[in-house]
Amino acid sequence: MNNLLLGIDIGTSGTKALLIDDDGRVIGSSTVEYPLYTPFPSWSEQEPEDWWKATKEAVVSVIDKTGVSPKLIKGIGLSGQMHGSVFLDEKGNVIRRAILWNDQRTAKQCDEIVERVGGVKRLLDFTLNLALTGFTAPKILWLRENEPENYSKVHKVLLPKDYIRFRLTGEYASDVSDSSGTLLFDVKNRKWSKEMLNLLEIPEEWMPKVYESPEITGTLLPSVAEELGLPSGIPVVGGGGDNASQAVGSGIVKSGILFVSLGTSGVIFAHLDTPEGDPEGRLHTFCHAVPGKWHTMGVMLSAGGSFRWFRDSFGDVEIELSKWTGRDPYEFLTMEAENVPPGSEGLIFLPYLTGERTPHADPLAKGVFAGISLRHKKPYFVRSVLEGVAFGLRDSLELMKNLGIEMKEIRAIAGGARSKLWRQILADVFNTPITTINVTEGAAYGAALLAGVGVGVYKSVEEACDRVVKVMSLEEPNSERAKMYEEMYGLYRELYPLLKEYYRKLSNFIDKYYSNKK
Ligand SMILES: Nc1ncnc2c1ncn2[C@@H]1O[C@H](COP(=O)(O)OP(=O)(O)O)[C@@H](O)[C@H]1O
Ligand SMILES: O=C(CO)[C@@H](O)[C@H](O)COP(=O)(O)O
Repeated sequence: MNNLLLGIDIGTSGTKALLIDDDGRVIGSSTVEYPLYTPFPSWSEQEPEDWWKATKEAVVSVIDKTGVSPKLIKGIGLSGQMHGSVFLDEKGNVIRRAILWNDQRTAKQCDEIVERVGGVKRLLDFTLNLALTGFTAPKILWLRENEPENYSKVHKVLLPKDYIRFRLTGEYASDVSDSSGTLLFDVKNRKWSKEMLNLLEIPEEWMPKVYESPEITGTLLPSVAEELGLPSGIPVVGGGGDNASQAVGSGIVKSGILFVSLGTSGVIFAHLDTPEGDPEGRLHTFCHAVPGKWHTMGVMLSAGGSFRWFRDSFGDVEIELSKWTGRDPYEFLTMEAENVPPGSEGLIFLPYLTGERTPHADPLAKGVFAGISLRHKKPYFVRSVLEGVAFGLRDSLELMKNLGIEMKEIRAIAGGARSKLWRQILADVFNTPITTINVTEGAAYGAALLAGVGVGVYKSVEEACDRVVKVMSLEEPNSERAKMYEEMYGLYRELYPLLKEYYRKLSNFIDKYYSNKK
């Protein structure tokens, strides 16, 4: 057998370990899930120890399942949910649960950052990005203000996948793509921003050493190797934030091809040759996992997450059916929605279940079904969720169009891309062809390719993608439906401004009666 590469993705729902060979063939994968904690409304936390346990379990299980010889594994690549803060003490122990990318507690700290930095323009000059509640820097300020005892113990701040790197290799290291989402990174020059760290009074020593994504950051510790049944000394490369890694895994390493991701979050992602993204920061501009390149992306917080919420809240019958048939409950839900007329007879869903990032940057926004009538039975609500998410993603696409970003093809990736109906809705709402690719393993696959570049299996990230990523299916837009959706998108766009002030009042009400938050 050929050399093998191991990709590990620390996702929000679980950790995936994936083995590929040097021709990019998937040998096997294993996913282990873990809980997400919401101790107060709008908070979102996970236990880093759960990620570590899941990583070990997933790696052991994929080796077991595939029966491969661990000696063939030549490199390990890491990817993970971005922005989350893992606070470590002097001994490398976790101080408190990690605060995640979709946590909304830091609105006050975001305002404080803008003030300390001297306005939005300077913040954009330093980081190319806005202060958003999900990013890492406001979480550090939140800890300082709300949990001073924990803050006083902090020695290092790591991103989720970098905590796993620390456990695997003993190294404090990160990569440029993931570090870009901290708001402490000089994205243009690919290094920590001394200005930001000084202005926010965060010690630079707290930050890990930063590498380009394919660079080797350390090697597997002998004790860990023994526990996992792997040879010690396997190189671990920088890897990337899950979006940059997914981009590598789906061939988005040059201009003209974008991806739309339907994971828990929803993302529209485009490659950039230069760090010239959205001058107003409504789209993020981050370093790419391709050395010397950048990318821009719009992120909605609850894309697949909205559908999962619907399944978990109203999908009892479908969940039961799936137990009997072995089929996915989402398949039953989408099957019912296929018979609903496009546009769900005017039922519009605002997918802001956990607030929204692009384009509103509003942690207080909430989900809405607008236009319910007696005719709207459950399948209408399913379709409306799929359509509402597509409209939310179209907002990011419009921002990219306005920046003149070339879009010849949009590749659908992540869990929701399994649904042909959802892909067709995207094609119609975007009025652009939507393709799928041969590999559906997403970020873990990209991380494995980055490992391959790092250990010399591939000459470059571009060469790896050319060799392994192939287009599989194509959904063309239907002109009549596209016309109807164009009009409906206009109606969708009208809703948020109508509700913006209301969301503030609602938030005060929720704080008063249902929240115990600090
Ligand atoms: N068969 C399916 N049809 C439609 N949507 C699906 C299907 N399977 C999964 N999904 C969607 O994909 C999401 C999970 O995607 P995934 O890429 O695993 O997300 P993450 O790693 O961000 O949690 C689910 O929340 C759901 O919305
Ligand atoms: O916040 C972002 C990107 O800026 C999210 O994309 C997270 O990185 C996690 O997303 P999932 O892959 O878990 O949906």
